Formats: sequence, structure tokens, C-alpha cells
Amino acid sequence: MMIEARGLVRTFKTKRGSVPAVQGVDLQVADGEIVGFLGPNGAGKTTTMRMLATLITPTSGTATVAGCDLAKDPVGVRRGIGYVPQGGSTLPEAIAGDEVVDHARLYGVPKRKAIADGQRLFEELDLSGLWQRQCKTLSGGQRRRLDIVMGLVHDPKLIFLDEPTTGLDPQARANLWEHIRQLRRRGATIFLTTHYLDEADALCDRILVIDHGKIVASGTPEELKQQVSGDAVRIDLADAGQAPAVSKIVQELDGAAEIETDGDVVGFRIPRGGSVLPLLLRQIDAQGIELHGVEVHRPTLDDVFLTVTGRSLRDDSGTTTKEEAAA
Ligand SMILES: Nc1ncnc2c1ncn2[C@@H]1O[C@H](COP(=O)(O)OP(=O)(O)OP(=O)(O)O)[C@@H](O)[C@H]1O
Repeated sequence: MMIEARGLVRTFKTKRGSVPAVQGVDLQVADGEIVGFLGPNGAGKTTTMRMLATLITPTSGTATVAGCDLAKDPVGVRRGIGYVPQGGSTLPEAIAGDEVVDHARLYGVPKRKAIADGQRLFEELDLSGLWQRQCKTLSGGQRRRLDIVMGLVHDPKLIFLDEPTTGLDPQARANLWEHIRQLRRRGATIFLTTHYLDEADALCDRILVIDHGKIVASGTPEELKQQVSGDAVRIDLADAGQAPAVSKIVQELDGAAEIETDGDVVGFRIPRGGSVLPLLLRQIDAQGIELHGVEVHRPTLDDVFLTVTGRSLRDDSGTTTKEEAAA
């Protein structure tokens, strides 16, 4: 296991009382996995990640990260990981290439290798020609990609990325996804937070959903979607008068739920919708009922989120204001 955490808790003390940011998180990340950490604003994603990256200490709980105990050997943990924070880590006045080389040298990478690896990453992340630029003159997207180079240049085996693609245009996002997949092919493990469901779906082997400081769902994107309520099936009838007969056929199907009729449309949910279609269509046909069409919609990760938390992932309610810890 690259990450194994048990009962992680972090409470922030503020002037207005204590904030239970993370309330008992257990998680495991296997070597070579890309794991996405999903949840609404304020759910506890960054706080969990910062604990695992040794940047803040847990109020309670234990973890092994990159082979080292978080509490007993934080230096060992740091050596094995790369961490790309949400806000970035470059100084505005510094020269981009210098920042990268300095960062790598902190991790003991020899200067020549730091320059060669840094410049290769600049090429790969579309930053060619910007090695000598002052960080403050880079665009938002370029700075984001520079942050990512910093997190990768010492070739860590475990990489934490906090919202890596926020602020990137679609092309740059797609490039970064490809780069993340490439890192995994080279043997790295990636743990990332994201607000983008399509990103988690396309990129991650496994997804953890956190809400109010607790993990509320975990699995592969497919497993999570199956777990919801099955696929949505919509049958368009040629004649609305046949709807009761079709509804009756649907009721007989194993696992059919939420059966609803609206004029000439009969809709329902069922696990593995595609595989029940042949039987359904044969039965409809046997009764001489004519159809205009049938559609099957797989659930999206947003449906998953809605089911497990009762809200949409993009719903910002429940966010509390960040305050510096008073103690
Ligand atoms: N230093 C701090 N002092 C006080 N409260 C904090 C501090 N850092 C985080 N919190 C609170 O802890 C909770 C979890 O915050 P966290 O940043 O981990 O959420 P998140 O899931 O990463 O959110 P986002 O998607 O907005 O980045 C929030 O209620 C936040 O206001």
C-alpha cells in the first residue's frame, strides 16, 4: 500500500469555536493507482491531503505514506512524495527554471539532472521557452503547470495534486491528464482532488467521496455508478394508450424501480439496463405494441454524489469561512 490511513481526524480551533474539518477518515491507496478525492467545497479534501503530506499534524489517527510512518518518520514521508498545492508554490519574482532546479536540489537531485529533468518536463507540459521567465509574468495556466513541474521534478513515487486542472483550458487539462497517466505508467501513484466529475471519471482508477469530513463512498467510477440506482431507461411509445401495458411489463422486470409514465413515455431505473433490453423488447413486441424508440442512460458521477449526499457536487452550501487557526 502506498497510503494507509486510519481514523484521521483534524479539528481546527478558531475564535468562533472548533471546526471539525476531517472526522475519522480511513483510506487505502495501492501502488500505481490514480485515486481521485471528490467532494464539495469545505468537505475536508485539502485538510486530509495536507495531513498525508506532513504539512499539518492530525488531531488523531495514524497513517503510513510512501512506506513511512506519518508521525514517526515525517522526513521519510516527505522524501517519497511530491505535493502540488492549490495555490501554487512559486515566488513571483523568481525565475521559473531556477525555482524548479532549487526545488529538485532540496531533494538531493544533482544540478545537471535537475536542469535536464526540469527542461524535459517544461517540454512535456507545454512550457517550452519559459525557463528564463519571471514567475509573475506567466499566465494563470502556465503558472499552474509550473507548480506541477515542481511537484514532479524530483521523481517522487507518490504525487499529491490538489485540484491540478482548476484554471486550465480544455486542451491543457487533456494534456495534463495524459501526463498523469504517463506518470502512472512509469510506476508513480497519484492522489488528486478535483471538482470535475468528468475528470475523476476519465482519469481515476478509484474514487473516494468525502462529505462533512467523512468518506461517504468509494469504488471505481463504474462501481459507484452501478451502486446508485441503475441505468435510466426511457421507452417512447407510438400510442400513449399502450403505456399501462408497457408499465405492467416493466414491473415484472427484476430490479426495475422508479417506474413512471408521462403521456407516451414510460421511464424506469434498472441495474445493467442494456442487458435487460432484449427481453423487454421481445415482450413488448409479443403484445404487438409499437415503439418510437428506447434510450438507456448510464448514471453519472453527479447522480452518485446526489444519492450519497443528497446534494449536487456543485452545490456550495455547507461551506464555512476559512479562518486561521487561533491555537
Ligand atoms: N486553517 C484553518 N482554520 C480553520 N478552519 C479551517 C482551516 N483549514 C480548513 N478549515 C475548514 O475545514 C473545513 C475543510 O476544509 P478543506 O479546505 O479541507 O475543504 P476542501 O474539501 O478542500 O474544500 P475546497 O474544495 O473548497 O478546497 C472547512 O470548513 C474549512 O473552512
